[in-house]
Amino acid sequence: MLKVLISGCNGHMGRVVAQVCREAPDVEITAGFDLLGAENEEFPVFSSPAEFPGQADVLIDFSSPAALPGLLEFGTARRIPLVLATTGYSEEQLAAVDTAALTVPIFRSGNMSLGVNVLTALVEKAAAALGDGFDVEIVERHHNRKVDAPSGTALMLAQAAAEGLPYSPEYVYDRQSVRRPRDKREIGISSVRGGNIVGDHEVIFAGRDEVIELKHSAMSREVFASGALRAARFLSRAGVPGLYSMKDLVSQII
Ligand SMILES: NC(=O)C1=CN([C@@H]2O[C@H](COP(=O)(O)OP(=O)(O)OC[C@H]3O[C@@H](n4cnc5c(N)ncnc54)[C@H](OP(=O)(O)O)[C@@H]3O)[C@@H](O)[C@H]2O)C=CC1
Ligand SMILES: O=C(O)C1=N[C@H](C(=O)O)C[C@H](O)C1
Repeated sequence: MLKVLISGCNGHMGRVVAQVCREAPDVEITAGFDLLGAENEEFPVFSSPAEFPGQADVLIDFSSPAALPGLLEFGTARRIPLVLATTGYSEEQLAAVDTAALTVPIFRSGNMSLGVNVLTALVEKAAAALGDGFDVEIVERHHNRKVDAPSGTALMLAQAAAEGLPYSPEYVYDRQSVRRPRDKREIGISSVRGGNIVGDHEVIFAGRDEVIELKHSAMSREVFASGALRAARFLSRAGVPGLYSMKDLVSQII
């Protein structure tokens, strides 16, 4: 049995992760963490990882960047691998994740769905094939509760395009403040927030007289939760410290 801890277990994603774990015959939920720790009929919920007295095989986190220091301390001290799916980390927090990954296996991705990770590979290929003849723009759409912008996925897609392009691009988030024609070396990133949109990402390659659009739409949160559980199984098998991403997982699947 894979013994899983769920961080952010009372949230929208945490609840779907618990459901996906419940349906998996090889998985057992050991405990949950959330700001409001509470007894839950199925597993104990602690208000911080430090309060958890037991052991587990892996932790899956969909919560908030504010939870990161406690999770890294917990993972490194107890040698529990971490699947970090939360988005909106600062540069300093990303550096702290890199450091912790020297001690414990960590899997981090701004999007745990298989589809977006295939899209990421396609974007890199398209950018390399189209070169500097096409302008790259990214549009992401999410529900009205989302705190961070741009989305973690939009940043992943921008990075994938940058890896394919023959130049080092500058990301432009706010065209209102840019009073000049579009520079060739820009990647524009636009965010839309509304209703209960689960998550849409569109990468537009606009050239002279032709436009290519690559798009992914998530229809439910299950795609992220299932991907996170797949990452958790991968991490528990990996055994050695390191920073892993969907690239490592997708390369095993496709
Ligand atoms: N990588 C991926 O594939 C995906 C990533 N995400 C990311 O996951 C995160 C959570 O999303 P979502 O479930 O929609 O958000 P929710 O707000 O619904 O859930 C977050 C949960 O985490 C709790 N929480 C907040 N701060 C802390 C903390 N410091 N310690 C422990 N728990 C905390 C919240 O408690 P309270 O409500 O009391 O504040 C809440 O229960 C976001 O960063 C989102 O971008 C989402 C979907 C897919
Ligand atoms: O907050 C969300 O909901 C989502 N966040 C992730 C992101 O920031 O890209 C992934 C997904 O699109 C849903």
